[in-house]
Amino acid sequence: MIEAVGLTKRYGDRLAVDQLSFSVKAGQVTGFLGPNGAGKSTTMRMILGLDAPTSGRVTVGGKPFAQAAYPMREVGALLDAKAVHGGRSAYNHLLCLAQTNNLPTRRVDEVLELVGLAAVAKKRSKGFSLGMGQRLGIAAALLGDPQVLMFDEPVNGLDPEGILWIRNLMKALAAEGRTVFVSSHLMSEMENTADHLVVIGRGRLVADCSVQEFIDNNSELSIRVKTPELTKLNTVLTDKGAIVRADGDEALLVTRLGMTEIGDLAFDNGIRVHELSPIQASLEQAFMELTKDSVEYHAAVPAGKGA
Ligand SMILES: Nc1ncnc2c1ncn2[C@@H]1O[C@H](COP(=O)(O)OP(=O)(O)OP(=O)(O)O)[C@@H](O)[C@H]1O
Repeated sequence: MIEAVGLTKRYGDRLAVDQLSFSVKAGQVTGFLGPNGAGKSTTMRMILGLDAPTSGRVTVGGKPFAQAAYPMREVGALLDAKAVHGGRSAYNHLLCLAQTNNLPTRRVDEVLELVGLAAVAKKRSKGFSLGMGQRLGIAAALLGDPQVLMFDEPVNGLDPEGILWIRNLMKALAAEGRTVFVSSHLMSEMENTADHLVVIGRGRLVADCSVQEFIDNNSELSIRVKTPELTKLNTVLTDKGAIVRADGDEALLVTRLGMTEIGDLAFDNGIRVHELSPIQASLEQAFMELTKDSVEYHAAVPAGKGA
């Protein structure tokens, strides 16, 4: 288990992480979400003792990770998959890590097999594709058979097959009872992988809940109504307090009124309805809504495309 209490990191006048408190439990995948620059990598580096907090503390299994007697047996981390000596083969890279960390040599073959790199184990990692590099980084993280695993943006730049592989691996590791903490700036990725979410924006905690709670709390249900009498229905629904938006030329998107009420109101007013369907806002939309005030860099809207 990872536990952060009042964790804070200041770089000069920039507050990268601001009073962050959360815990990451074993046996589930916890997604660590935030827009670019939210403070995810900084937090992960503090968990690993690579950066010292300005204030607050973070422990892994009850103690600061810097005090771990056998670090690779306790936490496996993939922070930067490119941090590999390109001239070495995958096998030698892992062997070197195993030997310097007192890990049995047989683990090298085991993890190479596990990540699907056994066939290219003797090739120099310099020629590896991005996906192979990620797999090698993950092999290194798994080398010490640790109970806690941390992955910083592991699917960045991967193809769909690579993404699926990492997703299934993380789930399998959590199912074995391990603590799996994975950062991403893409909610759509976490939606399919994580059980629990820790969401931050500008270094601050924005949400700490299960994926389902996040959906329930943040995505508003709207109803799509298709009708040939748009204007009439719009007036009727707005009079009853609904928020109504046009959805193309034939339909309305309605919030604040349920499907039954909308159907009944249309019937009572003699308005023909051709479709009535619930639309759940995607988790991505909910995440963007929640963190919109905390995005560090907003892209400029091209002239003429603004609201
Ligand atoms: N070594 C540093 N010196 C100064 N500022 C830093 C340093 N490292 C990070 N920052 C700043 O701290 C903030 C948080 O950065 P961090 O890399 O932790 O965010 P992130 O959520 O991981 O972002 P991304 O998704 O872009 O990787 C940013 O404003 C960043 O510019």
